[in-house]
Amino acid sequence: MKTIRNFIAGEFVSSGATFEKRSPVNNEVISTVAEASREDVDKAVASARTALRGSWAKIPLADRSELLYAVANEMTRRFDDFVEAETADTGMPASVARHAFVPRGAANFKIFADMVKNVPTETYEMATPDGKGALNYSVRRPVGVVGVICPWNAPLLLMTWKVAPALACGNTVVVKPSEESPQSAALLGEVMNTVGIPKGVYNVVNGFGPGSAGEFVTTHPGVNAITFTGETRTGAEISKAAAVGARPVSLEMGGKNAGIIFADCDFDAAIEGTLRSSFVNTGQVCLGTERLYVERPLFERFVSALKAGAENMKIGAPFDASVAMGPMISHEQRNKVLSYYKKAVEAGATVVTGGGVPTVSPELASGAWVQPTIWTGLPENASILREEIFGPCCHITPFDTEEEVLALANDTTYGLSATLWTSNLSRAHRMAGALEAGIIWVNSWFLRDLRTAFGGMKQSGIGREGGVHSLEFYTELKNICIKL
Ligand SMILES: NC(=O)C1=CN([C@@H]2O[C@H](COP(=O)(O)OP(=O)(O)OC[C@H]3O[C@@H](n4cnc5c(N)ncnc54)[C@H](O)[C@@H]3O)[C@@H](O)[C@H]2O)C=CC1
Ligand SMILES: O=C(O)/C=C/C=C(\O)C(=O)O
Repeated sequence: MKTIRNFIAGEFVSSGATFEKRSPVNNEVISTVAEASREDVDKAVASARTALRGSWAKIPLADRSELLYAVANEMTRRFDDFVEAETADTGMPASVARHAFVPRGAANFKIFADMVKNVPTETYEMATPDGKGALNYSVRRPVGVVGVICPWNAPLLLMTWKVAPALACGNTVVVKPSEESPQSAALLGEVMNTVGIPKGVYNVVNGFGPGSAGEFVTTHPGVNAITFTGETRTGAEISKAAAVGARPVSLEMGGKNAGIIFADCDFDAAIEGTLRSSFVNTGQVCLGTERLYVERPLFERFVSALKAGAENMKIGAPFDASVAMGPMISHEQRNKVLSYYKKAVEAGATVVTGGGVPTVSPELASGAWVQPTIWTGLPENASILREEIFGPCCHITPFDTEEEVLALANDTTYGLSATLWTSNLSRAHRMAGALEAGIIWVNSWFLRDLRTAFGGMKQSGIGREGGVHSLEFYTELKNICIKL
C-alpha cells in the first residue's frame, strides 16, 4: 500500500488527516492519502508566491523552456511508473495509459516549452500632434499563482495540460488532483525535483472539493487564476469562487456529444471510431459520444456492427494486454451509471446490448464493473439523451435529413465536441460549421493537434486552452506606450 503526501515547496509533507484511495479493480485500499488542511494550502500558496517572485522569475525564458523539456524527458524515463500510477488509480487498461494518456503528459510539456518561445506580440507606431510619434508594444507577463483543479478520468493528461502552459508562461501552480487519482501528481513532484525545477514552482495539495482542499485553493486570495476540468455543476461553484477578487477562470466541463454517421461514410472506420468514442476508458471521456445519430439506410447495419464490436470487448484487469475495458473509477460512479441503465429501461429503451454488470473472475468481483451498453428507441427528451452519464454507453437514433440531424445534435445544453462520419466533403464543411460545439471531428475522433483551441460552448466550458489560447489564459498582456 502506498502513502501519498502533499508536495509543498519541493518537499513531500503531511499534517495529520488522511483518506483512503481504493482500487476500482477490486475495491482494496491501495493508498493512504494526506488530506491538505487550510494551513497546508496556505503554505502551498505562499511557497508558490515566493517562487513566482524569486527563483522561477530569475530563470530566463530559454532556460525555463529547457527545464520543461527536461521534465518531459524525465517523465519519459519514468514512463512505466506513470503507467502504473494511472492504471492503479483509475483502472484504465495499461494499453490506454501506455499509448495515449501517459505520452500526452510528456507531449504537453514539450509543446508549451516550444510555443512560449515562439509567440510574437504586437507593435503599433502611432502619430502624435508634435509629429514625433509614439511606439506601442506589448509584453506578456505571468498571471501569478494558478490554482489547478483536476478530475480523475485522465489524471496525468488533464493535469499537465494545465500545469505545462502555466509553468511555461512563468507562473507557479498549486494543483488539487482528484481525490480518486492522487498518484500521478505526486509522481510529477518527484520528476520536478529530479530535474531541478525550483522549489515552490509546482505544489500539490490533496483532498476533496467543498470544505476541503478544492475549496481552500479556489477561495484562496493568494491564488490569482483558476483553471478547472470537471463537472459542469462544480465549474459553476468554482466560477462563483473566482468572482471574488475578479480572478480569471478557465472551465473545461461536461459534454453530451453527438456522433453523426451518414450513409456514405467509410463504414469500418465509422464503427471503429465510434467503438472508441463511446467505450474507451469505460466511457469516462469528456469527448465521448453518448448520442449517436445514424442515417436511416445504414441504421440496422450500424446498430448490429456496433453491438458486435461492444460484445467483443474484453472486460478485465488493466495489465492484461487483451483487455479493452477496465472498471469504472469507483462504486459511486458505477451506481450512477447503473441508475441510468435502469432509467433507460423504465423509459422504454430497447437494450441492444449490455445494460448491467458483467461476469468477472472471483478476484475481481468487488470491482466497479459495468457492461458496455447500447440503446435504441428513446425519445429525444429522455434523460438518457439529455444528461451526461459518463459511462460506456450510447443511444442510437435514426435520421433522414441533414437539417433534422443538425437540429437534434444541437438540441443540448452542452457543446463540447461532435463527430461526423461522411465521405461528402461539402456536407462535412456545412455540418461542421453549423454544429454548436467547440471541437468537431470529421472522420476521426480524439485526433489532437495540441496547437489547436480546446474547449466547449454552452455549459461545456468557458474559455479555450491549447496552443496560443493557453498562453492567453496564463499570461497578462501589457501594452507599453513610449512617446518618442
Ligand atoms: N471538458 C473537458 O475537457 C473535460 C471534462 N471532464 C468532466 O469531468 C467530469 C468528471 O470528473 P470529476 O472528477 O467527477 O469532476 P468533479 O467536478 O466532481 O471534480 C473535479 C475536481 O473538482 C474538485 N471539486 C469538487 N467540488 C469542488 C468545489 N466546490 N470547489 C473546488 N473544487 C471542487 C474535485 O475534488 C476534483 O478535484 C465529467 O463531467 C467530465 O465531463 C472530464 C475531462 C475533460
Ligand atoms: O486532449 C485533451 O486535451 C483532453 C482530453 C480529454 C480526455 O482525455 C478525457 O476527458 O478523458
